[in-house]
Amino acid sequence: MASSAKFFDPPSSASSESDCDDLVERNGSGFCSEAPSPPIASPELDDDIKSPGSESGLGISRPASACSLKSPRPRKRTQSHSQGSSAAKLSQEPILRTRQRTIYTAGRPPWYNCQGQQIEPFVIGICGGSASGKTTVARKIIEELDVPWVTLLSMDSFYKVLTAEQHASAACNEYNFDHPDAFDFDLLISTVRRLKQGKSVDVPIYNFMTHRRETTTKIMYGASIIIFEGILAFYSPRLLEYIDMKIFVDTDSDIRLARRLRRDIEQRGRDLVGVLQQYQRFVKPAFDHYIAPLMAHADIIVPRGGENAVAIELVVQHVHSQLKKRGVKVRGQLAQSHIGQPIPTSCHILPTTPQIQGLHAFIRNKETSRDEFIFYSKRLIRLVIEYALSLLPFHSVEVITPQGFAYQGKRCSTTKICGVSILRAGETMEQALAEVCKDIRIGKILIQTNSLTDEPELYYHRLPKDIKDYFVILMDATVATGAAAIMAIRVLLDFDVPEENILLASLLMAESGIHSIAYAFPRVRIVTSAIDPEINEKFYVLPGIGNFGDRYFGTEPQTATK
Ligand SMILES: Nc1ncnc2c1ncn2[C@@H]1O[C@H](COP(=O)(O)OP(=O)(O)O)[C@@H](O)[C@H]1O
Ligand SMILES: Nc1ccn([C@@H]2O[C@H](COP(=O)(O)O)[C@@H](O)[C@H]2O)c(=O)n1
Repeated sequence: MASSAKFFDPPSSASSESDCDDLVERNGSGFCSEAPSPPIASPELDDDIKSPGSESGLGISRPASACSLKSPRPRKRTQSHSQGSSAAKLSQEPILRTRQRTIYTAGRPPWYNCQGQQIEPFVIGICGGSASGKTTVARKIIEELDVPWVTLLSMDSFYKVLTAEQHASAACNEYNFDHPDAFDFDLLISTVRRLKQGKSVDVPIYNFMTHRRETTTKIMYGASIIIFEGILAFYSPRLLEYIDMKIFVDTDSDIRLARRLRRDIEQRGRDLVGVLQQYQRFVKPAFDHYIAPLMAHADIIVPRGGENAVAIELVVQHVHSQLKKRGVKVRGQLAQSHIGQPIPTSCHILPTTPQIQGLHAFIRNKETSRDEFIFYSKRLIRLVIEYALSLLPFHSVEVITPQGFAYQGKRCSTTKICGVSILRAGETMEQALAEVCKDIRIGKILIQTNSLTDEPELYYHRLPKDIKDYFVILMDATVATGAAAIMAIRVLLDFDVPEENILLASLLMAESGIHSIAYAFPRVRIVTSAIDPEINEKFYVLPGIGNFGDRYFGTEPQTATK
């Protein structure tokens, strides 16, 4: 882990064990939420799931829900927070704030290709002395980039947990927070690795006043660009492997000391003598010995930090060109692929009985009134959900009937079943699932099509924190190209749900959508009551059902001809 030659090794106050276990301190809520925010600065974890059939769990009334979310881009980012650090002060203005949540209004375009495989985020590392302006440079880059999916991760979040003795030293400025041993590099590296893989991470929140991690953590998920900053950002060779662009902020030591004095006294609860003492004893020697040599790793050295507009513009131009290279067009390709192939074995179709055909005749008929549409849809949804549940693992049980006879039956082998609806149409299936699975947990994923690009965009997701331990019934009323379903499955995989534990349930699916999903995720099981052969140039299923959500929620445009 060490870097360059050591002529003098400033003493460490830390033990070298990893403190991974401390990460189990979590937000008390059973749910994580977040917005795709930019990241996702995850909105607060709050109330439990809404009961199915009620208003959207987003707290937005149904008819307006989907479209009302489209509006100007926010400057929202996910950040790893350190209390008292300037990272915490980055802009937090949400565009749309409901009673309890923040919803980001810029959707995240696909971050994977047609095979469902991740396109790696671009990682920018910012290294430099304490108070050199690392956070300020990061913030300026974020502002200039003006793309919503940027995560700012601070090394401060990975300070080790101190023993009582170390706390006593820290209280009298005698603990060396500038030595590499002060950081939990194992946790830091695994966090950056997961972010680079597009996975969700739980990041500690550090408090500079108490020298402790807060009891809550911050979920970060969904970034096309990750900015990672810290005094020893380039210290670990393992970490360097994940960094695509290395920036060193080079600010004069007098200026750094002046800024640090002011910041630590104003924001970190320190006094003048203590800051100077800590600086002399630890900060300066560590800079000279560990941090300054790391400049050799830098691709770009930014003199003076945040005020260096030219350097920041150069960085931004490069990142924009990288993003352009990584951009993907998914839906168009999905619509064209796999035509004429046999239905994959992962797809399970309800038997085509007269009863099912009868229900389809009602809901596909354009003359069917809304009341009847809801009534017959609910009946069909119930059958699809029951069928999906029949694919879960079961084991044999024997029970004794009231007549005293033994009966050999089956019992579902798992009680950990979670429903996740793709908003808005998938929400119509929640009630049926809740009726057959008592106390089931329900998550939500809001995906909308960008009308300019025709690509699906992720706007919001709210999933149980431990969703990786569940069988997930993913619900959407209809599937055309499969673009939204693939995005939703990608989100579940990013939250570590095993692919074989995902069951996609839908009333009606286009053949090409089934192929695309099965090709990208062969272990996801698909359940539907009917398969339609075609999709048109607008990506509607043919013969189809119309816009299921509009018909169910009564939001059809008067001139609709779908
Ligand atoms: N160019 C600048 N001019 C004046 N103050 C600055 C400048 N850049 C940063 N600061 C202030 O210096 C302190 C440290 O800056 P910050 O960007 O948080 O540094 P770092 O992340 O390297 O510790 C903050 O209080 C910040 O407001
Ligand atoms: N409990 C702590 C932890 C760290 N420090 C100092 O913070 C500096 C790193 O943060 P920057 O925002 O300045 O990069 C580092 O130099 C530590 O000395 C602290 O004082 N107390």
